[in-house]
Amino acid sequence: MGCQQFQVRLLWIQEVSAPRRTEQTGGKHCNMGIFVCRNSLRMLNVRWLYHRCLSLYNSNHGFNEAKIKEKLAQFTGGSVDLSKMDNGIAEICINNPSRMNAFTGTMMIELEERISDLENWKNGKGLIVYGAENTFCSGSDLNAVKAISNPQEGMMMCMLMQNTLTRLQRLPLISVALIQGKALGGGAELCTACDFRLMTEGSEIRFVHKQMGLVPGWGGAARLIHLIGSRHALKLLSGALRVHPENALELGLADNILLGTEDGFLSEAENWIMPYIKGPSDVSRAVKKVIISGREQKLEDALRTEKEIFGTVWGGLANLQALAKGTKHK
Ligand SMILES: CC[C@@H](C(=O)O)C(=O)SCCNC(=O)CCNC(=O)[C@H](O)C(C)(C)COP(=O)(O)OP(=O)(O)OC[C@H]1O[C@@H](n2cnc3c(N)ncnc32)[C@H](O)[C@@H]1OP(=O)(O)O
Repeated sequence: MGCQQFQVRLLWIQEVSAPRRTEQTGGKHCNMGIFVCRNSLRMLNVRWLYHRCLSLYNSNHGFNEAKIKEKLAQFTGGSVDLSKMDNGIAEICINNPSRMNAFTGTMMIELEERISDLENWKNGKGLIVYGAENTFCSGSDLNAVKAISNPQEGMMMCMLMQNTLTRLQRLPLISVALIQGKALGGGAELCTACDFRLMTEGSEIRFVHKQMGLVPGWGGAARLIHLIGSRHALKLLSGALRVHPENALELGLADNILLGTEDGFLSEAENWIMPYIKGPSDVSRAVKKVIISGREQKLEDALRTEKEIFGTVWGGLANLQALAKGTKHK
């Protein structure tokens, strides 16, 4: 079939690891050409999912990543710090405490770089996102917001952050937002891009956008609806309501309230995530991938993706060891 180059669409570049090979560090082994014609896509057993180099937004959508990063680089301050541990858990710290961990322009750039790093961390199983000095994040740095308040640059920033938070959500790591203090505006949107939310007593999630004459722009509205349903999402957005831990639990927005231990909340969050990331990284990552595809694809496509992911672990080391041990699930 003659193929014309059509618009590059989002497609699943299946990570192909040689049969039964343990996780490789380094680059992906893609088994799929990037440019295929739309017609042949229907023929191919292709899974439409986001791949790192084919973002949600690209030049076809008028998105010029280099240009918006150049503009955002003018707004400095703070940092987004990543640490990766031997137990497969990474931690991202939104670190700008003098401004309640608001995202400066350089921090938006750094967040994208940290997500890229995690996309290539083959041993990764879990991720905890938290804010420095006992508060989560108060959204965009208002100084930066004022400077890019023109529609063109605002939309570019929006597309950059949507790309980044979508990639965060699609990491094959189980992610937790550890919410202490305030998660406001873009900070509330950031926490919805994680799989789970743990809140400390007295903390608050609040979509303040309407009070700013805005609506969420980093994807927080779409994700919130998936998390708590459109009725509750509409209340939180239209009322800019404060969501405290107990209410968040009731809504299904939060998964647990942390009471604090002498080791601190970060250690408590690590203990919380541990049972979900137990075992080999390839199996843990395969579990997250089947959830992503089930959440984002039509049923038939999700079933086919599940089959493909099943094929990467069936007869794998962990599977054979469990069979040899005669694992019982008491
Ligand atoms: C898509 C959404 C996205 C966007 O549109 O780009 C946004 O997120 S817009 C921003 C949304 N966030 C806010 O509007 C939060 C504004 N801040 C506050 O409401 C309050 O600061 C607070 C977070 C509730 C904390 O209040 P409080 O405990 O009283 O502390 P201060 O107000 O004194 O704050 C300390 C210090 O931090 C500065 N700060 C706080 N938030 C931001 C921010 N988002 N951008 C820049 N600076 C921020 C605040 O100005 C104080 O600094 P100083 O005045 O220099 O001490």
